[in-house]
Amino acid sequence: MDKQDTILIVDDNKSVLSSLELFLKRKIDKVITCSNPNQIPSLLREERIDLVLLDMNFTAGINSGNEGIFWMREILKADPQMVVVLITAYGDVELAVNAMKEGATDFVLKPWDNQKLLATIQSGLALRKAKRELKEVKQQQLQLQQDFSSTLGEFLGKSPSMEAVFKSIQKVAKTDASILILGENGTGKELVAREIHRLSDRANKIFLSVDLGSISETLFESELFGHTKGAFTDAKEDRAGRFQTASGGTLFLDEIGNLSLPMQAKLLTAIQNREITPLGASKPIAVDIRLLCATNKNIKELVKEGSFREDLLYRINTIEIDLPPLRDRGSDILLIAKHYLKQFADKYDKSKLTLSSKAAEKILEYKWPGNVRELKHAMERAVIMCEGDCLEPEEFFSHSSQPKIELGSSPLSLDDAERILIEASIKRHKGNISKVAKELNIGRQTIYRKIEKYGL
Ligand SMILES: Nc1ncnc2c1ncn2[C@@H]1O[C@H](COP(=O)(O)OP(=O)(O)OP(=O)(O)O)[C@@H](O)[C@H]1O
Repeated sequence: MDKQDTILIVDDNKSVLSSLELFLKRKIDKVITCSNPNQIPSLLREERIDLVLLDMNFTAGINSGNEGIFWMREILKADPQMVVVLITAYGDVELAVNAMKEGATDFVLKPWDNQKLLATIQSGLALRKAKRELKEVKQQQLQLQQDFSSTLGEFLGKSPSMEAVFKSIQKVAKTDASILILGENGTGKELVAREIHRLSDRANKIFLSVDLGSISETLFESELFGHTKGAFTDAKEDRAGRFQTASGGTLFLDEIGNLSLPMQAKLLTAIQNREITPLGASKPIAVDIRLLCATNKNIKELVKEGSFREDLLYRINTIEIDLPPLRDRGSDILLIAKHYLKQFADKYDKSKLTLSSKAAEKILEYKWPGNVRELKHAMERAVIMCEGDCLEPEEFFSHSSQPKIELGSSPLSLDDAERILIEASIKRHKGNISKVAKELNIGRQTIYRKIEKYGL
């Protein structure tokens, strides 16, 4: 059910209070009045108030405005997200402006104009709604993230190169330094980012992962920095961008090497100033984020070519963590393979499954171009397909010999058509999965699943 808007009006002048109530009762769902500010704390506890319309001066004869400021601070202490609109006499404008610096949302001058007052209250209520939604989204994200972390499982590796990675993570986690994580597709870059966040002082705050490779040029600003209602045709209401949602926590920008130069310029401004301006907004908003970025590209090469800004690179790579490809991790390959064998054997009720020594040999020899992601999917597929108690090499390495089918030859199943489209797109984009995902308008993870399914 939609929540009703509730406002609280606090003024010790009873005639002001009743005329405000009379007018606003017809326009707002619920209006509560109070002439004694000492009741504010209990009203805030008992009612679900969205906005407080607060008089600046309470005690007759004293016009310092300090009473209003005092109560405004108390309200914001009890609920930092509360929208407080001050109601004040002409002479108090400077005071009201100072109060706004302390957290009041707006002020209205006495004698007030009913329509202006209503407009102020309505935009205050819209702000309250946006603040509440943002808080809810953050809570949901936190919950999802906790659920995700508990299912994420272990980050495995005993090889010297992975030991060095774990050591770097330990060293940098507690700092707020920007980290650039480098490595081929599927080497575990997101896992590194999540691990840094988990070990950081922001662990109880949000971790927000953004796949920059799948955000189009036109949506880039509104996705990252948000927009106000009406900023463009489809902007039906205010929306917070990823930077604002991640504020207080960690923002992980994946595939940063795929950004165009104009997008890089916009990102640089946000990172440099630690503030963003939503599309259509007039004022910037400060954001407090720990920035982690990742790419599978050779970013220094991109800088040399002129397709990645050097100043942006310096902002994001205070520290670099380089993940080695799986093929260079020696016996880690088997360690990870056995880990996933057990995990999927349990999942699919085949707990007796073992790995034959031939299969282990082949797994060690193979180059795993899709790295850990490919190995993990290969184990899952093998566990599902295996009919005996022992996994043999055929279960891993025979699936890619699917017959070649071309569009136009018949008959053609939906799966065949899908496979041909994905294969062609991968070729067209020279293996850049983000571009494939964008072109076919499906998520990157789905593309990876299809690649596995069709053995591409
Ligand atoms: N060392 C590891 N131990 C166990 N599982 C791992 C390890 N590294 C990666 N994985 C698993 O492999 C999969 C891919 O990892 P992840 O998404 O972190 O890679 P990535 O480098 O960010 O990929 P991409 O470049 O495509 O964004 C995940 O399911 C992850 O849990």
